[in-house]
Amino acid sequence: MKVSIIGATGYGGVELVRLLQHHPYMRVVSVHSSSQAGVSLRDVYPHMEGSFVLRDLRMDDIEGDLVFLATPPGVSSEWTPKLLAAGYKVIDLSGDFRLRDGSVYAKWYKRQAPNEELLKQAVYGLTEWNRDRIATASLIANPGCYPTATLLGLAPLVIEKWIVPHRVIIDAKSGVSGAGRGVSLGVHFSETNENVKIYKVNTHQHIPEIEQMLCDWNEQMDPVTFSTHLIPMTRGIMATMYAEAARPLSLERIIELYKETYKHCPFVRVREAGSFPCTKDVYGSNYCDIGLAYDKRTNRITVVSVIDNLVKGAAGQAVQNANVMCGWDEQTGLTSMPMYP
Ligand SMILES: NC(=O)C1=CN([C@@H]2O[C@H](COP(=O)(O)OP(=O)(O)OC[C@H]3O[C@@H](n4cnc5c(N)ncnc54)[C@H](OP(=O)(O)O)[C@@H]3O)[C@@H](O)[C@H]2O)C=CC1
Ligand SMILES: CC(=O)N[C@@H](CCC(=O)OP(=O)(O)O)C(=O)O
Repeated sequence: MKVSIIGATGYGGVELVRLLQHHPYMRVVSVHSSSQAGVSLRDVYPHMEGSFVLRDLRMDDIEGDLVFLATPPGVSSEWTPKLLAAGYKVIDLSGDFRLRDGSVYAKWYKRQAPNEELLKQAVYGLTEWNRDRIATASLIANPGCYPTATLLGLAPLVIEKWIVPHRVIIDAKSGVSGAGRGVSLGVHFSETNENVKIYKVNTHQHIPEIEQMLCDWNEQMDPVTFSTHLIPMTRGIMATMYAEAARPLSLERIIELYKETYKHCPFVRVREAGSFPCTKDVYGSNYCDIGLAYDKRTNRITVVSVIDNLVKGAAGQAVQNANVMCGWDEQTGLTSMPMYP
């Protein structure tokens, strides 16, 4: 399978190049940039192997069978119709096609919604929960980094209705690479080092994405409280979630439910009682590690879910989805262990 990457100079794009370097069935044949065409990718990222020269962003210059769009919202919705019409399969890393209702997209992303037909056509690429539809899709809306950690963490409890459907709280923290390679005041060293910042309080664009999937699983789910924090590290997301049990439970039963639910999901690892994951446990890998606690005094369940935002939260899940689309084992090319420390 020959693939192209648009936005290869960004963090998501270059992570795709890294992961696909050792993929046995996918070969990157063209990498594209809207601002640095003609430049070698090694001049942008000297650590890269290979002899990729960035190509212009023109339909005639794109090659292969499948295109990864690692581009900002708005850019993806502009390119996707042209790519689909030309017969490419498309996996979009941006938020453009994740929300089925265009008016919800317009409200939260504060930009014009993509074409309604494409919103209907796009398949939400949370691989573990959508394999059948991904397998036959032409357009994948790869999930956001925070929603991936959050939804994998909450799914068993929501689907089995083991929690009351209101007052779910999601407290999430991200490393700075989640904001991409572009520089801005909020992400430079003296603003982020030795600092923790809450941002986009009750206005984060991932809120409707999380709620859409939770309501698909259980239509009684209420809006969630979702808070995001920028913390002084490069990669990683930790989402800590608090929900009230619908009836008295035990930690052993909750862990059993998670293990059973994810027994055929090689990238989701559930911890034993008393063990909680940290972001280094998944650094550089496609794993989502989940730890669980239950407090009898409050009847509350705590779920801790960690991912690498650039791998399971972006490029890794995109490759996992491409594997499913092509009928290969979903782990193909993604089996490298996390880096520690
Ligand atoms: N970083 C993360 O952890 C995650 C990111 N995402 C999403 O993935 C997408 C890529 O993110 P990320 O790699 O972090 O972002 P970056 O800012 O690092 O990279 C985005 C790339 O898009 C290209 N680009 C910018 N403007 C245009 C344009 N007008 N036309 C074509 N290409 C353009 C740029 O390349 P050039 O100037 O060379 O064209 C740039 O390198 C975004 O939609 C982001 O929201 C999703 C999950 C996690
Ligand atoms: C740390 C940081 O700034 N993270 C970004 C994640 C952006 C992202 O992935 O955006 P889409 O999923 O909407 O494409 C944020 O919170 O907006």
